Amino acid sequence: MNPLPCQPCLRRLLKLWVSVQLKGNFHTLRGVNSPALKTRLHPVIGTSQIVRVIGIAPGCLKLVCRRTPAETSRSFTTSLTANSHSEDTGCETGEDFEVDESLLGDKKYGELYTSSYLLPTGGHRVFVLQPDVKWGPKKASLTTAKLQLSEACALVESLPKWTVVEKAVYTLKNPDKKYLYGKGNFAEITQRIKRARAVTAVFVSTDMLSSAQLATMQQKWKIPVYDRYTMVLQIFKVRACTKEAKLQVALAEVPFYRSRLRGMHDHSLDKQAGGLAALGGAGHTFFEQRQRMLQEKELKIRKALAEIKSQRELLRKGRRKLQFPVIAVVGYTNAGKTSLIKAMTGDEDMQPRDQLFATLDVTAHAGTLPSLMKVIYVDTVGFISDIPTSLIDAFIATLEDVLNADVIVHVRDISHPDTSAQKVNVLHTLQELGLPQHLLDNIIEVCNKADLLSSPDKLAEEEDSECLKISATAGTGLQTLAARVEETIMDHTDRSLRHLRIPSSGQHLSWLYKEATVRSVKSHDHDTESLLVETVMTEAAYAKFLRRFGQPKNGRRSNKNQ
Ligand SMILES: Nc1nc2c(ncn2[C@@H]2O[C@H](COP(=O)(O)OP(=O)(O)OP(=O)(O)O)[C@@H](O)[C@H]2O)c(=O)[nH]1
Ligand SMILES: [Mg+2]
Repeated sequence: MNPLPCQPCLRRLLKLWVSVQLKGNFHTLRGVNSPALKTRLHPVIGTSQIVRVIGIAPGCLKLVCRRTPAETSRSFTTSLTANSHSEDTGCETGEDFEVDESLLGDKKYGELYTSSYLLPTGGHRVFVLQPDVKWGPKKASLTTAKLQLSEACALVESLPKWTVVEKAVYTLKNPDKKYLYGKGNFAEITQRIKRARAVTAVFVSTDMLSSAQLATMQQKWKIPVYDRYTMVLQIFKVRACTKEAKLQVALAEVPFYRSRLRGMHDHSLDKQAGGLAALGGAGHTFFEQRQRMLQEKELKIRKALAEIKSQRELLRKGRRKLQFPVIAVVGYTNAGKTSLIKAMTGDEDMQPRDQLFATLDVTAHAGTLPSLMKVIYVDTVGFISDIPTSLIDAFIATLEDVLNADVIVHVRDISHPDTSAQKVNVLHTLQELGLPQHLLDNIIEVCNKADLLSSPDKLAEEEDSECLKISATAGTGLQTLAARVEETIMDHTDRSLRHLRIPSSGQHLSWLYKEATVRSVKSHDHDTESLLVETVMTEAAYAKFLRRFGQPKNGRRSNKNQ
């Protein structure tokens, strides 16, 4: 059997070649198992058969290979990143699925908006407008307008070639107005936009503008206007790597197109026949047709996602069969989730970044706890405040791994000035997602980036909380965390620690190594024919053991992770 590809090695070997190919014709790579491709990949994947090339994006190539011809169901996915490419998408190892490519494109819907609106090639010079809503249901969850504004700027700047040229905070009393602001403020904002240097877009940092507000603002300012929904959508569009994430982005786009369609409809009704003629359609038929098309697209995407869901369920069942406890790592975007998993597993292939929404694909990573228990860490999409739930809804499928986890680790960025509000937002989102109560009650909260804390006040403030202070990058507090995770697994799953006395000859020990976690093996002080084994096993595994070998001399059980 050939070894699994070593990622750094694969990267080194293919860096140049892949980046050259990616700049050329991507489709040449689709000749899977072509002699050229196989020759290039041979140093790393040996004679493994390439089942298919599933993802080719700038800077990223994903393959599914089989290690032996007989291995039909356990194909693996690997990705590599050509770091030399300027627009590195940051794909990571993950499970990917075949889907109908036509669902991922939006050409058909281009007429609903200029194609340069979503992902303009030249980027944007952005005026960031932060409404400061002081009261009412739309009051943002971050504590101060200044912090909200800095998060809004970070959102803009996390897009390639997008820069913030000017920013402003304006108090907003009634967000439902036609122009969002009253006449006086609106005129002042318009002046500021005009005066700012070569502004090409405005980002109004509110969850979602109504189609009427958007239309009137764009008419006045004559440049594209984005809200948090469309901004986050842009970021997701840039970062989505796997087909599943792309499908979810496509699904998240549907409400966007629907609202644009509604806006066009209302606008054309205002202008009567002239507006409709300009759209080249025959009155209502045009809108009905487009609405139908959108509905069909939505149905197809949902169907494709449902198929992926059942494939994911199979993978999950596989994991469950292997009895590996699953630890879902959740938290606000940029809190350090990926860094933590990287530190806990030593997976050099993971790529934490100082970026909002660096991770968009849910990925699973194997790790080992102090008792040698094998576990799976699931890296997830980060949360953010003030985005419409329809955008979160689109990503619920990826978060199903969270709902099915054994333990949840909530990573907080303790160095962030708004860490408490971020915590509230994450817990609220988890509740909205329908996380079962037993998981909500046993969340392990970690305060990451403790190395950045300088103020003793801050330390004192968090001192008496349950929060475990760690630094994923400096590696501090990780052993305590691993012990806490293990304890939670033992307390809240049906795993327990057992002390077994088994014969030193026979199949017992090798069976235990295969089906359970063996913590220690000692020879018995007075009986040379026996071994004393400390093992962590599920009830099901213990029942299997009993069926196969009968009652051991000593089956002492202890729920404590001693
Ligand atoms: N100083 C310091 N920086 C950290 C620590 N943990 C993570 N970081 C940095 O924080 C940034 C974000 O880290 P990620 O691990 O990508 O964060 P994430 O939560 O996975 O982010 P998303 O995937 O975008 O939601 C990176 O630049 C990390 O190097 C830490 O303990 N200390
Ligand atoms: Mg991440």
